[in-house]
Amino acid sequence: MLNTVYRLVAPRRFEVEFNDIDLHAGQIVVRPTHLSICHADQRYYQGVRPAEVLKEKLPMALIHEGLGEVLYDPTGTYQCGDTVIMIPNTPCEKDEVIAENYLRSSKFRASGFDGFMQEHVALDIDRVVPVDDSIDKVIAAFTELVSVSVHAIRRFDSIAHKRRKAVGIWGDGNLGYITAIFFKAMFPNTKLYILGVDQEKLSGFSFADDTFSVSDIPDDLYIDHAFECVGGAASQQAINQIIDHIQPEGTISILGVSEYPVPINTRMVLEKGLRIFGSSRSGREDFLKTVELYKEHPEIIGYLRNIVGAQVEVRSIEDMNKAFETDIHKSMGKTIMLWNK
Ligand SMILES: NC(=O)C1=CN([C@@H]2O[C@H](COP(=O)(O)OP(=O)(O)OC[C@H]3O[C@@H](n4cnc5c(N)ncnc54)[C@H](OP(=O)(O)O)[C@@H]3O)[C@@H](O)[C@H]2O)C=CC1
Ligand SMILES: O=C(CO)[C@H](O)[C@H](O)COP(=O)(O)O
Ligand SMILES: [Zn+2]
Repeated sequence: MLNTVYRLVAPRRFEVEFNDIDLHAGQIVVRPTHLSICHADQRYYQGVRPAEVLKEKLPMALIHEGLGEVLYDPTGTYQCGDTVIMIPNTPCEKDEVIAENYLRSSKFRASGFDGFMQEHVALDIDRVVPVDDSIDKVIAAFTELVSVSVHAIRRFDSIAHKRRKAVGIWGDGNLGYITAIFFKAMFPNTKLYILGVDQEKLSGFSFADDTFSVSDIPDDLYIDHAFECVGGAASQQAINQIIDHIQPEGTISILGVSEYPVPINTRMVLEKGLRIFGSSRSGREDFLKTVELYKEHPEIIGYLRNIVGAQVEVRSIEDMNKAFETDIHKSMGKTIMLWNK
């Protein structure tokens, strides 16, 4: 089946290309309808990754957060028109120790493997999960980002020691907000503190036990464990503040993406015997757990609605640029492309 792919060929430049979808390959074919822009997409769109990386990755269709309608399913699992969330991580092997999103052999949409900015997307049947039509599609569109938080919290639960009186999340943006919502739902008896830079954003964390500006953290604030949801150059300050305010033997989950190595106070990491682990992306199990949590905690959908930002109808390449430029200038929230309109 002839398919249209919209690839980023250079920073800020999308071009139409065509490929063929083999309807006898046993894959499900999805028609994307709601796509959500991630920081990672912006790093390619703005060309802020190193030149050699851009050379290696582009041309490439962007976007790895999205949902769509089933167009064709040779397996008979779904009906035509069913709404499914698309899973960007695409493993080619299984490992009993290493999770699918950490296998170096896995491909990841919009990171060297065409993302969802296509007329249709062909996926293996286990690369989609069903989502109830009762969940607003502009919210379900960024379930991948939510699944990253759920994945990190699940790993925290298996790695961190059992004392969980107080946890700190650094980062008052989308990832910090989503991680905070799900952490509070999964660990309601733990004191949850949010540390960020913008008072207006911090005021949105009404469900947290307290919020602090990173420029004014009380000296006597101590946490048992922490999540870093900042990334970029700012993650150095965030991680080192965590090291200062975490109790010995605490666990630090690092989620922020920084292009260059980040200097951290390793002497104190040793003195406090800290556990530091990285979390990146997510796997099918995390998507299934996320959709399950949507159902178990319907109030979460209400909170997630707070970070739905601009919704941009996309009918042309010009609209694609408009969506990305709008996202760059947003104050906060997720920019959603209403796709295949
Ligand atoms: N591990 C993974 O799989 C994933 C990682 N990410 C990464 O996570 C990071 C955050 O993503 P996202 O939430 O979407 O980005 P946002 O920009 O929405 O959030 C980052 C927030 O951190 C704030 N901030 C800046 N400096 C500090 C500081 N020193 N301490 C605390 N907060 C600070 C920023 O404020 P301000 O804007 O005012 O600077 C901003 O509000 C990015 O690097 C992104 O690439 C995203 C998705 C998945
Ligand atoms: O956003 C993410 C997952 O949701 C990851 O940070 C992103 O996939 C990293 O990819 P790249 O190495 O291409 O920046
Ligand atoms: Zn992402």
